[in-house]
This record gives sequence, structure tokens and C-alpha cells, in this order.
Amino acid sequence: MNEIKIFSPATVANVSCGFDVLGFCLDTIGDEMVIRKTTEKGIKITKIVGADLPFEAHKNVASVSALALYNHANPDCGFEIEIYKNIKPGSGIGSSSASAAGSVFAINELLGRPYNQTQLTNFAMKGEAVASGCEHADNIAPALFGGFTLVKSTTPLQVLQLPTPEDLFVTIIHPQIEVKTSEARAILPKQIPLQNAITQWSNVGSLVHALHTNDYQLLSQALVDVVVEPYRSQLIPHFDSVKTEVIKAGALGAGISGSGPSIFALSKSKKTAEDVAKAMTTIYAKTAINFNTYVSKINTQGMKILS
Ligand SMILES: Nc1ncnc2c1ncn2[C@@H]1O[C@H](COP(=O)(O)OP(=O)(O)OP(=O)(O)O)[C@@H](O)[C@H]1O
Ligand SMILES: N[C@@H](CCO)C(=O)O
Repeated sequence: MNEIKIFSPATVANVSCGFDVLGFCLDTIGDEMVIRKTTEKGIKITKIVGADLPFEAHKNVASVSALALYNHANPDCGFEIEIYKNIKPGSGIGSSSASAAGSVFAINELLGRPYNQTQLTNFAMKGEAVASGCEHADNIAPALFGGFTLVKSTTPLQVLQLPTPEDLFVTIIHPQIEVKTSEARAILPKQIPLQNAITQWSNVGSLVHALHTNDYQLLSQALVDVVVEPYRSQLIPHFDSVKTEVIKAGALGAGISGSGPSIFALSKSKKTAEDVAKAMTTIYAKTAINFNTYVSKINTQGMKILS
């Protein structure tokens, strides 16, 4: 095989209580990428459609992660990368991760799969670090493994795959203002009060238990973030109203998707997730802010090979 076309999914990191460790993968939103072998050695980005992103190999997260794999594998060919962006950079639904994870997934396929998902996550983290200023894997892991993931540690990298309840649906609203991950990280305090830490780790444990036991009530109680949300929500206009209205519409809970500005909500059925989308839309429709809404099932597969 000399060429591959893939769907590289959007992802939701943090899932309220799990800053930098929890994430899940989306089904209906994602980029497409075409990667092909070349006789000329090295990694080259040859086409970017849908976003204004750098072509320089050391600046684009897709080529930075691809180079990490390439330098390790040292193959006797090169690769060129085409990126078709549907996930807007800075949207908070893993735009940079989709590129960073997509390139290593595709090159691994073209090389005959020498690396496992954990090794691919490690390579992709090198790209993600260019976008956010640090190596975190809470978007990369669900994009590569699918479903819900928990990053137990990054050094050494250990990713746990969590079960996905059958009826769980996600609603996303992306208000089109840009929040850069690096900036949304810079506003966070370096230390947190002990009582907040206790609340947060009790919620992370409960959320993981709720996924294992299909306990939607516990899941709803656990979708709370007392550590990061109080700071970052100030960067997202109408965040509090959206949260209030989506709960009234039947959502189990809602929070900031990744570093924002997207807001996610989880619901127990597609119908509720669609009602939640209407509630979100009603709020932003009254403002001058452009927005997109999406309803998606959780994608348990992760990356998809299109051809
Ligand atoms: N291939 C790429 N795709 C997307 N962003 C890229 C890419 N290459 C470099 N970047 C840079 O990464 C930044 C966007 O990443 P950022 O992490 O801020 O957004 P995000 O991935 O949508 O958010 P989050 O990680 O919170 O989901 C932009 O500055 C963009 O120029
Ligand atoms: N965990 C990361 C995800 C965004 O890339 C953050 O919230 O900063």
C-alpha cells in the first residue's frame, strides 16, 4: 500500500473532572487526511484545506508527530501529508490532536503496523506539545484508542480504555471565538485547595465506576469540575446559561470541552441530545457570536480507514 485516506476524529478532553487524564472520541466530527509514500526521504505537508495552518515541518503538529515516528522507524522512503480540516483549530475538540494522531496512525498503516497504539500515542504527543506547550495525551489517546480513555501516566505512557455505555450521546456547541490551549493553561492556578482536590478525585473515581456499571445517575453526579472550570468558564460567553439550560433539557451534565471554547453535554439518548442541541442553539442565536452544534454517538473505534 502506497497511499491511505483516513478519518481522524474530534475528541473531548477532560470530561469535566478529569483534567489532562480523561477523554472520549466523537463519531460525526473529524478531519480527513491523505498520506502517501514518496521516494524522496523525509516528511512533507503538501496540502492543507479548510484552515490556515503552517506547512513548515517543525510547526505543523501533523509533521512534528510524523517526524518523531519517522526518525524512530528510519524507513527507506518518505511521506507526504494532505490535511482536510473540518475541526477548526482552537475549537477545543481536539483539532491539533486529530492531525498529530492521524499522521502517525496513517504512516504506521503504510509501514505495515510496526507500532502499537501506546507507541503511536507517544509519537503523537510530540506534535500535541507544539500546539499546547506541554505533552498531554487526553485528546490523542481517545483519537487513537476510541471510546473513553484515562491516561494513567505520561512517563511512562499508560493508557486505560474505559467502557462506553450504549445509549450515551454527546452534544457539542462551538462558539466561534478562538481559545488557544496554551493560553487557557496559562490562566490556571499552580496549586489547588485540598477540599477541591478531594471533590475532584472523588468525581473522577465515580465517573470511571459509572462507565463500568452503566450508572447514568452516578455519571451525572460526577460530571463536575471544581478545579479548572471556574477559571476557564470566564473565557466562554454565556457558559453558565448554557449549562443551566442543557440540564433543564435533560442532559446528564455539561462542561468545557478540552480547553474550550466548545461546550459538551452528555445525554442518555439521541432524542435528549438533540433537545440539548436546541437549548444550546437558543442561547447563542440571541448573540452576535457564530456557532456550530453537533450531536454524536461516542466513537468506540477511533481512527477510520476510508480508502
Ligand atoms: N495540523 C494542525 N491542526 C490544528 N492546529 C494546528 C496544526 N498544526 C499546528 N496547529 C496549531 O495548534 C493550535 C491549535 O491547537 P489548540 O490545542 O490550541 O486547539 P484545539 O486542538 O482545537 O484545542 P483542544 O486541544 O483544547 O481540543 C493553533 O495555534 C494552530 O496553529
Ligand atoms: N487537557 C488539556 C486538553 C486541551 O488540549 C487542557 O485542558 O488544557
